[in-house]
Amino acid sequence: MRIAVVGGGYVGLVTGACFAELGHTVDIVEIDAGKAAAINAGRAPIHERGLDALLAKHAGVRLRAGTDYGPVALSDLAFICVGTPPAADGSADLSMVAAASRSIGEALREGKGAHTVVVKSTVPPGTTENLVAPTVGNHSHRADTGFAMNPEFLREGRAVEDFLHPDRIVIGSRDGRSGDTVAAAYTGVSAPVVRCGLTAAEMIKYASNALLATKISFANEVGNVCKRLGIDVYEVMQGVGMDHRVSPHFLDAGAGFGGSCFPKDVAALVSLAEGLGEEPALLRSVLDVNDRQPLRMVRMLEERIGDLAGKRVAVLGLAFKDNTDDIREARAVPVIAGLLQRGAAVAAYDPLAAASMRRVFPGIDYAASAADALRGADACLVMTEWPEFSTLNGEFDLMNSRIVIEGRRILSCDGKEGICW
Ligand SMILES: NC(=O)c1ccc[n+]([C@@H]2O[C@H](COP(=O)([O-])OP(=O)(O)OC[C@H]3O[C@@H](n4cnc5c(N)ncnc54)[C@H](O)[C@@H]3O)[C@@H](O)[C@H]2O)c1
Ligand SMILES: O=c1ccn([C@@H]2O[C@H](COP(=O)(O)OP(=O)(O)O[C@H]3O[C@H](CO)[C@@H](O)[C@H](O)[C@H]3O)[C@@H](O)[C@H]2O)c(=O)[nH]1
Repeated sequence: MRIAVVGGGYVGLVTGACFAELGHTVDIVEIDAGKAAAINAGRAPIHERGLDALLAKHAGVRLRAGTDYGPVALSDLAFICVGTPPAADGSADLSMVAAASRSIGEALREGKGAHTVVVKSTVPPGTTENLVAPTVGNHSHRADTGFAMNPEFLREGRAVEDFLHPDRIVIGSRDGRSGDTVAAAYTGVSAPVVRCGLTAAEMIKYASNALLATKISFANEVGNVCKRLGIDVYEVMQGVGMDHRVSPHFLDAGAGFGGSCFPKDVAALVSLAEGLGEEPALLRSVLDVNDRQPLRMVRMLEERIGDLAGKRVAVLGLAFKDNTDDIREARAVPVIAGLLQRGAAVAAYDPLAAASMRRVFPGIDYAASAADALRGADACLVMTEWPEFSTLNGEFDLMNSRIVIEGRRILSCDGKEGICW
């Protein structure tokens, strides 16, 4: 098949590279010429395990990138993978989806044969039907284009693996042919396929993220109570998660959820519900709990060592999770801001994300290793579940005092004077 992917960011690039791996000819259309050039040169603009190998194999062979929408006219399927960031009121900003739809429509004027436009971006229910389809149609002047909605469930840091081995593939369509064409593109991926309408597919994505975020905030709220009672919430959630109706995943308490998806998508669902006259009390609380969680760590530290002014605090982990250099909504951001506000000196370390965080906090110390960050520190906060932190032990002896607050349960060292959920 010939596939066009519009937007070559986390989702678009992984989608394009994986479809090339499945044997398709893929053109990525990306407005950022620098990103397109990097992709063509086989250099991934993002850090994602397995992606470099796929680019080395397919870039310039079955995978090409450019700024021109021309390849859309030659494609069987065009996947929209542009961003849907939060607007000021929390709703999803669909301006990039609208712009991509206009450009796809214009490109399809030249197209021959059947085309299917597939929305992969996370969009509120109704967007494919009410925004994408009419915009494409108005600009293509064609009535024979099919539309589908195929939400993406990949996790950053494990994106290639998740794309090629998903739990399920959701395909929403309003005509059978479009859905069948999307399903055919996934030939070679072994996963159950859920076929449904366009709006249901859009809602499946929001509901999935909202439920996962709810599990985390639930674990955090229970964890906060457990802490007061001296109970280990990880032991509790292990017992809870053994019930197959619950599942053991996404019950890790700590600093809360970050990233480009959970905070934005829960906020968008809240905004959608409010717009429909509903009271999304549960979802609002999911965000509330999450906003408070990182600052609890700063307060715990104050309770433990008193005034933070002039104290040196090591922050281990800046990325929003392990195996990524992405710091969008990273829990380290409010924590570092809180520490600086209280006059602390911050020594930060992350295996991949220091360069990104330097743009947010240019004035703090960035250490070359965890040991360097810990040397001479009065306390340490662990903000990211990087596996390399799990083997730290003697490094904590470099601190003035071994006071460690774990925002992620990752350390395995003995005798730390640790505080964790
Ligand atoms: N990042 C994730 O883990 C993830 C997972 C599942 C779903 N999603 C959803 O997928 C969508 C994309 O997310 P992302 O993280 O890949 O975003 P991103 O910002 O990394 O990538 C979007 C890309 O689209 C490009 N772009 C914007 N407008 C364009 C246009 N008109 N034509 C061509 N290119 C254009 C941008 O330059 C950028 O490179 C969002 O809706 C997001 O919610 C993201
Ligand atoms: O038990 C847990 C699990 C995760 N987290 C945190 O939650 C955030 C998100 O983690 P994760 O879901 O692994 O990363 P994302 O890459 O943001 O992936 C989520 O968001 C994507 C974008 O929509 C979806 O495609 C994925 O299915 C969904 O897991 C991170 O800050 C984690 O530290 C916890 O605090 N506790």
